[in-house]
Amino acid sequence: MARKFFVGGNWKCVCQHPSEPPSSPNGTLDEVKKIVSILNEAEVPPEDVVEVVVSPPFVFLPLVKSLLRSDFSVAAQNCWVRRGGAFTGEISAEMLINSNIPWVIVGHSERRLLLNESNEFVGDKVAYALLQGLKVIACVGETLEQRESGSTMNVVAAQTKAIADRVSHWENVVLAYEPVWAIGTGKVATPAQAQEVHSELRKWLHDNVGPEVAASVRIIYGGSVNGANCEEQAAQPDVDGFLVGGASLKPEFIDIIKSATVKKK
Ligand SMILES: O=C(CO)COP(=O)(O)O
Repeated sequence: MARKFFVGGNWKCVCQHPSEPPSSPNGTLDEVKKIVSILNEAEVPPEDVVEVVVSPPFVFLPLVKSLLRSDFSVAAQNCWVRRGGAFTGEISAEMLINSNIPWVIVGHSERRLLLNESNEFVGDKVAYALLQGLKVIACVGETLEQRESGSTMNVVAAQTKAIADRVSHWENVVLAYEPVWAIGTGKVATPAQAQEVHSELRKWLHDNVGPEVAASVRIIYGGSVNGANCEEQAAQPDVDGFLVGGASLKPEFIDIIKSATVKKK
């Protein structure tokens, strides 16, 4: 079964279009509207070739959802780990579902490292979000230190295991391999490095979850993806798309979406 190419745009906590002169520290409604209108006008491959999901900060989610073209979808950047309640500052999976937000990013390294989210916590969150009916972009990836000590596969396998231990249906999971050393650094993993981890992850899924899940789960790459390097990455057999940070706020995001057609060649 062919895996549909997936391109996610993670706007993080920055929403200013880089072509604009610096104004507010972290983006304004006007800038968000401008980014959406650029996306809306872009010519991209059809929905059966590429799935596009953008992930603005929470406060902009309803606006982006209401303005965005119907062939693109939206994701939250996080949700609470369990049922909502007295958890100041958190947004629950139920609230996202109730607001018709279909996707959520879980386990991004910025949350794992800066907010101390453990593998188990991330696994719990993936499981709860899926149970509520959300589709999940689950992130895994090693630090530079872990790569240099040769433990890349151990790290990403442990992160994936914590998810696999808690999840029995994978149809609504996209796995994002995001090496921490490549995020926001301009240091992109080589296509061979990305392919190596993706194929090892698929093998891990094959051996520990099952052959059907291994064959059907999309494993996307994230870490300094841009308009110039996306085609070569997309050509790798186990790279099923991208999770894009910085470049998702630039016009080159359209080129990244178009790299889906590399799979068709
Ligand atoms: O963290 C990322 C996407 O989630 C990647 O960020 P950059 O594309 O800015 O390196």
